[in-house]
Amino acid sequence: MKIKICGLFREEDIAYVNKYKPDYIGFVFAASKRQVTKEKAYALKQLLDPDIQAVGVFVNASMTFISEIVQDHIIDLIQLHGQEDEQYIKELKEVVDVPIIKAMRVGKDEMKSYDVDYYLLDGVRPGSGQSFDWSQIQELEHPIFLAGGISEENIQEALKTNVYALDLSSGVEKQGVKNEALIKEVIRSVRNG
Ligand SMILES: O=C(O)c1ccccc1NCC(=O)[C@H](O)[C@H](O)COP(=O)(O)O
Repeated sequence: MKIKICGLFREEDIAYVNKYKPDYIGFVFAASKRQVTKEKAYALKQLLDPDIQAVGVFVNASMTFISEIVQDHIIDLIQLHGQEDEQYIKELKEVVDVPIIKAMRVGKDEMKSYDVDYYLLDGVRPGSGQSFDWSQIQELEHPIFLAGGISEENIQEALKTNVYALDLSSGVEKQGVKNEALIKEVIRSVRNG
């Protein structure tokens, strides 16, 4: 199973992931305590191990903004975490050529089919550390990132869901910032299966 560590915004965060090597990291460009500017993300991307894929997290962002970030090679995948619909996705695919992850809040969003590469199933408050009932995970037509409240405490249960990837943010933070020991531990758990 793959692992994504989301919401990096400090140079230390990049040093931690370069050391323990998750498959993906996330830069949040939406309003959030973890929000990064394009300039900050560019600087952090220069420090990131090129084997780690960078995902840009957007909420109802302008396509011009997203495509500038893709063109500047700041991100390798786009994560749409708002109310982007089929038409938005169709138009976005005309201006960018990187994989797209469509996030859906389980219990809040309609579970629709989208012409994307991956789905991300999240709790109702993204980035809050709040989980949903994982027994509701269904087989979908695209690989699934599972997000929302995953931490070292429930990662063994999360591994049993057999999704494509686990996505963690709050669960690897202490006092609002990423914690090296927690990142090391969850990546070890995923690598050991
Ligand atoms: O992380 C945020 O602050 C955020 C804000 C707005 C939209 C999406 C956001 N995060 C997206 C993610 O992929 C999170 O990693 C995911 O929701 C899991 O978060 P957590 O429950 O804290 O592990």
